[in-house]
This record gives sequence, structure tokens and C-alpha cells, in this order.
Amino acid sequence: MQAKHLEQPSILYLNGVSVSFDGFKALNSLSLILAPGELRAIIGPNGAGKTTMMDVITGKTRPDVGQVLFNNHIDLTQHDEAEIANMGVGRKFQKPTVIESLTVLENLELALQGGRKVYEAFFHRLSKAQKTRIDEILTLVDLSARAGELAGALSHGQKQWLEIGMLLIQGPELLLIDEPAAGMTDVETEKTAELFKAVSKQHSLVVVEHDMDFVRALQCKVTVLHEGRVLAEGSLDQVQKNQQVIEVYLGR
Ligand SMILES: Nc1ncnc2c1ncn2[C@@H]1O[C@H](COP(=O)(O)OP(=O)(O)OP(=O)(O)O)[C@@H](O)[C@H]1O
Repeated sequence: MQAKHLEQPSILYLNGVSVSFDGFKALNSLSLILAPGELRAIIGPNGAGKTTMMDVITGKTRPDVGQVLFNNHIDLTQHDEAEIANMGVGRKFQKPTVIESLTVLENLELALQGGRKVYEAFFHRLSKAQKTRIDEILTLVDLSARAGELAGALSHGQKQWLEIGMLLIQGPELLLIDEPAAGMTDVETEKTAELFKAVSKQHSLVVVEHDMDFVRALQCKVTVLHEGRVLAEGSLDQVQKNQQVIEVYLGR
């Protein structure tokens, strides 16, 4: 398929994307544009299609129809999960997947060295630039003081930050994050919102979230999904006043 040329630069462009499971439309002509460096929250009731949307972007699920373009021209529907990850699309699932028996620093070293096997990574000397990058990420995710401790000893929120750091260190252009605030304390939730605001611009972020206090703290544009398509888009205040959005949430 010929990639569509867009008037505005976009990091992500979904146009008329549909996905059916046994005749049921999990995505139903979903269209969405994300600008480079944008932070976007995706909300919607259970079953709205949020996970399916992430699966389509990351190549886990192929759409039946529709365009999925990355960086204006790369047609993601023509690539598999590994290729899409290598192109700079990172994904953070809800549950942290850090290696608990390694230290915080070792987890970051491993992430920085990408495809290397664990034992190879530890015999590979890090360059000065790589060490500097690790220090920057440790500072960003507020784990400098815990660098030498086992990841298993961190709090739930800190494990989430470590994993976000492990993704950021790989320099993704687009990062998709699933319910980061789930299970976090109020303080951790606030810190996570600050982290995301700080790292957007260098990285575009799509955050799927149910916690409205967290979404408010992100101070970004919100897209409401319902029945596999966009129901409303705007600031959180705007979408919360939208009559259709109110009905969808109250009707749960
Ligand atoms: N592999 C699958 N086979 C069949 N149906 C599926 C499959 N994956 C998702 N669905 C259905 O598609 C719809 C959308 O699911 P999806 O998980 O994308 O929603 P969601 O917005 O992420 O929901 P939640 O907030 O509960 O995680 C749901 O009705 C779900 O049951």
C-alpha cells in the first residue's frame, strides 16, 4: 500500500482502522493523529478497544482494513513486532517486567545493550557515553540512590519507573504505556505524571489509563475510545463535559 502523504507531520497516524474477532469489531474505523513530541492519554470503558489499538500499532494484531503510519511514511501494517520495536516504538505493559534478581543498574545496562544475552552484556565494557546515559536515566526516574540494589527490593512504583527507564534508554521515538498508575500510591502517581511530562517532547507518549486523577495531572489532550472508535477528544475537562462520554461512563 502506498503511504499517504500528510499535511501535518505526525509520529502516529491511524486512519479507518478496523479489527474483528469472530465478527465482533474490537476496532471500528478508528482514526487518530499524534504529533511528534506529543503526550496523549487514551481513556475509555472496559472493552473500548484500547489494548487492541496498542496491539495494532506494535504489530501484534493485523488490522482488517485501515492505515497505520509511523513517522509520516512507515506503514506499520507491513512490519512484524520485532521490526516495529527496532524502528523505535516501545511498549510498556501494565505489569513491570524488570529482572528482580539483578540490580537496578544491571537492568539498565542490559536494556541499553538491547539484543545481547545476559552473560554477553556483562562481559561487554560500557563506553563513557553509555555510562553517562545510564546516569541520566537513573536521575530521571529518581533511582540513582538505589542503583546498586536488587530490582526485586524496589517498591511497585519504583519497578515501574525502572522499566520506563529501561525503555527510554533505548531511545524510542514513540512509547506506548498501559495503565502505569495502577497500584501506585498517590505520591508515586504524581511523580509518574511529572516524569511523563518531562520526557515527552524527546519521545512521543501514548498513555492508556483509567485513573482520572493521573490523567488530569498529565495536562494533555485526551482521546476517549468507545466501541472501537473515537468518541471524543480534547482536554480532560472538555471530554468530561461531553454528554456522550457521560452516558458511556454512567452506562457501565
Ligand atoms: N483475541 C481476542 N479475541 C476475541 N475478542 C477479543 C480479543 N481481544 C479483544 N477482544 C474483544 O475486543 C474488545 C476490545 O478489547 P480491548 O482489550 O481492546 O479493550 P480495552 O479498552 O483495552 O479494555 P480494558 O480497559 O478492559 O483493558 C472487547 O470486547 C474484547 O473482549
